[in-house]
Amino acid sequence: MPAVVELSVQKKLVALWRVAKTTYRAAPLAVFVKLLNALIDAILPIVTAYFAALSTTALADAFAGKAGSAEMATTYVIITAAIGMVQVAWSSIERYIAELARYQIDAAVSDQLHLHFSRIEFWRYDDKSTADLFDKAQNFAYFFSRFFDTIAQMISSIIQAIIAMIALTTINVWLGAVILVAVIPSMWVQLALSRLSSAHWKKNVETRRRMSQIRWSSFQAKNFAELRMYGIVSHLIAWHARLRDIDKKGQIDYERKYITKRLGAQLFEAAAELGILLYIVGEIIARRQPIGQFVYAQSLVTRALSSVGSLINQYSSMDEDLATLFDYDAFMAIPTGEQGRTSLTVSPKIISVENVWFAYPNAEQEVLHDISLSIKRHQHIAIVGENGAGKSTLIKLLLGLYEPSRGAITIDGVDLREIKKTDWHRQLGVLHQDFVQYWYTNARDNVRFGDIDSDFNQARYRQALDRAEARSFVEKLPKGDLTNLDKWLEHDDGTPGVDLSGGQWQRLALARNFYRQSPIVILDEPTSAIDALAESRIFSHLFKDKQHTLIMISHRLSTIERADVIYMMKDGRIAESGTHQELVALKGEYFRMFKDQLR
Ligand SMILES: Nc1ncnc2c1ncn2[C@@H]1O[C@H](COP(=O)(O)OP(=O)(O)OP(=O)(O)O)[C@@H](O)[C@H]1O
Repeated sequence: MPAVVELSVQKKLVALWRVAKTTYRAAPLAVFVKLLNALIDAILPIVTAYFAALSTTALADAFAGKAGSAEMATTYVIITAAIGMVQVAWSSIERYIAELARYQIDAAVSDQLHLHFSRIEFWRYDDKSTADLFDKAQNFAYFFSRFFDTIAQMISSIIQAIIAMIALTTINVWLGAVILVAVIPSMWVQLALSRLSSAHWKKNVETRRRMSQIRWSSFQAKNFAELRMYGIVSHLIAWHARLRDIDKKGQIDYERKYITKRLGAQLFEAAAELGILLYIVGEIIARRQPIGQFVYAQSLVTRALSSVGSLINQYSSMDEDLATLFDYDAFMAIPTGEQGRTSLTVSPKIISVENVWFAYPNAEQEVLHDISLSIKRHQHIAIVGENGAGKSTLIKLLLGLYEPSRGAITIDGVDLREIKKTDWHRQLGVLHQDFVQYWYTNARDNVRFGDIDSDFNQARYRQALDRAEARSFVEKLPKGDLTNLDKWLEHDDGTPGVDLSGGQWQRLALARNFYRQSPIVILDEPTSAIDALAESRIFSHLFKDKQHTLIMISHRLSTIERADVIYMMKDGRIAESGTHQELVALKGEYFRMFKDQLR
């Protein structure tokens, strides 16, 4: 269950101030225009009502035959119309600027967010709480500009309410006070409802999360065939409906329980409005106020009541958003990764793993125990062992994604922690088991992304495709290597994209790695989905190439027979090491695994 954030009024005000500051940095003109708009929105309708009142009074005088009143009435009507036109002209300018501002704010906030995510320490990408925080912060960034709009509306409502009440006070000092008292019950009802619904929202975070997981991950065209074959569709629909009921019906129940209270509060407001209007009518009949004052007072009362009502609605609707603002802040406060200071410009002569122990953050048990090994330039080494032996973890440490709990990894004698990560990663070409599939683009991009900083090199590209055994299938795609790699992604001329098989994706990922031409190649199960003949050709090329240092994990022992050194890992330790022949002669763990695989 996630922690429930309860925000005090003070915290909310701080949060609002932060939103204003961030927005101002992203789009200063927009902030100015929004504030001006809030002011204009608040003042112009009241000024219009004022002139409408003067027109009415002048008209009544003209009707009674008072000299000069007809001219006055005409002048007031023209002024009222002119104000209306100014209002219309302003609203179309404001609309354009608001759109532009929304675009600028959203772009700036989400770019900042992604930039920050690309600078935090690597281990955090594997950390659930960081990933959760990133999701929430992304969510917030998505709604950021809408959020600022709400703040601007709140400012406008406050100004409207204040001006309307001051104007009422000029008619009679007590009228403003009557309005203030009249809105108290509505305020109470709305705030109580918003507290209840906010508590309900927080209580059901997991319910909503599961509901959206069912919707987005299961109710998809590509999954429906399997769901139907297992006969699981109606079960999932019913499950989704139950979760929806918990979430939505709860909210509706609160609304139902408050119907009478809300009605009571509205009747109270209506009674106050009626009281004020009767008072004005009495004053007009007694000739203490001009006839147009009725129009003016009615407009002021309506405005004061409605702006206080919308202010409360806006304030309570921001509860959830304000809570996510703190998540956004918490995410942006995650420190950026230590990069190390020592430069590395040439390919290293020796990588040494020296008595390395390692436990994952927040895990008690160590998964690597006293590992020592060294890898010389252009050497080919293989790491083998059962599932969970610690092979991929060792690779993660070699990449610098995690730091050893004890011991050190050194590059030509310099601790990896001291070396600039970007320099180190430039030396490496890594293919993970769960590599990235850039399915929203074509095969050429999937390979080219191996070295995006250099100009595209056709010869290098062809060679990479050949070595990864990918060329023939890529050439057969409907639009060759420019075919979209997702069947739902249509080309401009209507040609559909294509879905690739698991093995084809793996070949493209290998090609990306080869295209990089990095001095050190690290491959974690690179051919697990590739058929045996292609696999054998790929490995034969890999081991023939003596220009690269090669570090490879493979479960198929026949593929790594030609490695210079094989490290056999068991329970986080190196159990055996040597060449294939030496390990077979040893008749230990490696030999047993090899024999089993030959059967
Ligand atoms: N991110 C993680 N957080 C915590 N524990 C992890 C994490 N990744 C792996 N482990 C644990 O570390 C141990 C070693 O896992 P690792 O992935 O290194 O094994 P492996 O030898 O590569 O296995 P396989 O052959 O299945 O890929 C396992 O017990 C695993 O549960």
